[in-house]
Amino acid sequence: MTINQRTDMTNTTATGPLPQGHPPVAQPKVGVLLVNLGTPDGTDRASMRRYLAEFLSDRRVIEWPRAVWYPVLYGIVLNTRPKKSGALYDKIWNREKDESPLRTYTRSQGEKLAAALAGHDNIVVDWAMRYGNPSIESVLERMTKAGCRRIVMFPLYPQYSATTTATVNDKFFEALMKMRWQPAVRTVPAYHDEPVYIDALARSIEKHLASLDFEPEVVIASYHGIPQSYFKAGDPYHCHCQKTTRLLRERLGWDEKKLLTTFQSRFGPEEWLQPYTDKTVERLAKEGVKSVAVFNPGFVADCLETLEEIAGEVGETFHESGGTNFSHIPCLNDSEEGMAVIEEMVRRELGGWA
Ligand SMILES: C=CC1=C(C)c2cc3[nH]c(cc4nc(cc5[nH]c(cc1n2)c(C)c5CCC(=O)O)C(CCC(=O)O)=C4C)c(C)c3C=C
Ligand SMILES: [Fe+2]
Ligand SMILES: [Fe+2]
Repeated sequence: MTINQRTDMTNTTATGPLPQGHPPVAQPKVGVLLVNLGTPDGTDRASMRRYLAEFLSDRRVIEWPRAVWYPVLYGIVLNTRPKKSGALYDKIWNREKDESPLRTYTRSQGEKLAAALAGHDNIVVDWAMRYGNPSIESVLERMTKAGCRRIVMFPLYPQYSATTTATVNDKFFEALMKMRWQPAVRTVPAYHDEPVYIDALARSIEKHLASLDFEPEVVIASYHGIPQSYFKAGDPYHCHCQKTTRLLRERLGWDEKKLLTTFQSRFGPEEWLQPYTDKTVERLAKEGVKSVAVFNPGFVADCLETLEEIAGEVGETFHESGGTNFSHIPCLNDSEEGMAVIEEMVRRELGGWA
């Protein structure tokens, strides 16, 4: 769906009426395109396979040589994972809208941003996914047809990684490569240390903790992992995550024992960034920690990795290892705090354009 889209055409140019047979020209507008990771269209095997095939064929995500990776991907992963992952998506699926929570939240973020920018009548806000639907290419086409001659594209990842931010940028520029009349573009950078983001996280954590009937002894900032080898090759993601947690500690007045950094969602046999979230929670419970809260600063919206893996599996691990109270703190999603971050980052990049 396109938000705030106005397709009104003009029949004049700066020098007068359009000549006979001239292609229609839309009123010039500024587009804002929010892009998140992506999600399957359904939890059935075919939808899951299509989604995982696109995701896991991305060279930014799996850097192994294709001659080594494709036999594993097509011979093993795509024959086993679609069923397994489909069952996990089933647990968190938004049945009312028949879509994953990630898509529901991304749409809502787009709608709320459009409402916040409604004072500018030449701004079009839309949203897309790096993998699956709606694709970046299809939305970009719709935006340029609506007259967007300038586009701010926002990869929705607070911490930069080649596996996320860069691949969104790649896909966006790949779509631009096919266009005869390209818009001028800007991309929103990572914002892991922006005061508005740190403050939003702090406020949402404080709000959530105030609603609990226990006080966690330890709070864990759990980020999606990446392979260690990508970090060693120069991906700044690990440093961005560490900085977010440090700034948050300072903002909340907590020490290093109260707020930990961990990494979740390992995939494949390689070593990933450590410490791992599941192992940390297990260790804490075994050491006698009874109450823990976990939040996911690197995820702009709740999704499989936060709702199923953390709120579900990691919570179970904590209880099975002897813990008593476990709480998952929701992502910023489309909350007031979350929208304040998205809006400020977008307004900054719109400078001089709107
Ligand atoms: C080598 C594989 C993967 C890397 C590297 C990776 C990095 C990475 N991913 C996110 C955010 C999300 N990942 C999500 C799902 C997901 N991730 C991988 C693999 C890698 N991710 C897979 C195979 C999946 C699919 C689910 C599954 O089968 O387990 C999601 C959730 C999408 C949803 O619809 O809910 C998000 C979000 C980040 C931030 C990141 C690196 C920094
Ligand atoms: Fe992932
Ligand atoms: Fe680092």
